[in-house]
Amino acid sequence: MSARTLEVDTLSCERDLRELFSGLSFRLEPGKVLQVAGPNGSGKTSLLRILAGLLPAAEGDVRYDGASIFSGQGREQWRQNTLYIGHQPAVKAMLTPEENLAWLCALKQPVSRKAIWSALEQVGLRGFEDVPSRNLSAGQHRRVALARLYLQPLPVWILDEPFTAIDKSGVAGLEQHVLAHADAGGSVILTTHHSLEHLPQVQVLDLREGC
Ligand SMILES: Nc1ncnc2c1ncn2[C@@H]1O[C@H](COP(=O)(O)OP(=O)(O)OP(=O)(O)O)[C@@H](O)[C@H]1O
Repeated sequence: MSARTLEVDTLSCERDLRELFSGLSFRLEPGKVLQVAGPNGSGKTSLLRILAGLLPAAEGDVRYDGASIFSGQGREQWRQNTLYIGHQPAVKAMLTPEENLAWLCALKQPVSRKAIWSALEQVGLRGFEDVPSRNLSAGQHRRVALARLYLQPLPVWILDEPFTAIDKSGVAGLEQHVLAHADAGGSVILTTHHSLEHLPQVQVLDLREGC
């Protein structure tokens, strides 16, 4: 379950011919949590989407365990090792939380109904397993997406604004879960505008300053 070293090497990102960042380099060792910070529009989501393989980099490379995540075996290994939860919860309104999690997880590895119910309980959704997700609140939608953190034991988590719409006790529980994941040797890269009260050792990458 332990992650391997991630190396971001002189990475640049452009959107609509506008440079968001360039020459971005940093390392993330196993067991570490990295918070990507910066003002609105500075490129936090874009960086996470590059890492998730959803957006091409303009220049530079990213290596996981020494292999580029942009091609060949390295890309496949990275895909198998990462869990990306984007800014939008990706929860389908017509499906129940259980159905949503079943298909979201099946993209990597199928999980049992029992495991899904247990994960939903962990995120405070006991009793909502089989209601249509369109009947859930914004915070409950987010909780369905975040239940994957309790279901898929992948070493690297990439989380874009995971605490949006989550109440205070929910945020505290999720921070503890992130901490436990890091303590077990996992790595976490996240963006958030919240202050992380339970993650004292978090590394911060400020996109205003580069790294
Ligand atoms: N699909 C897109 N096409 C073109 N430009 C985009 C697209 N998505 C975002 N951008 C632009 O890229 C820039 C960075 O956006 P990004 O979402 O990465 O910033 P962010 O730091 O995550 O912002 P926020 O804190 O508001 O979430 C913004 O100026 C935005 O307008």
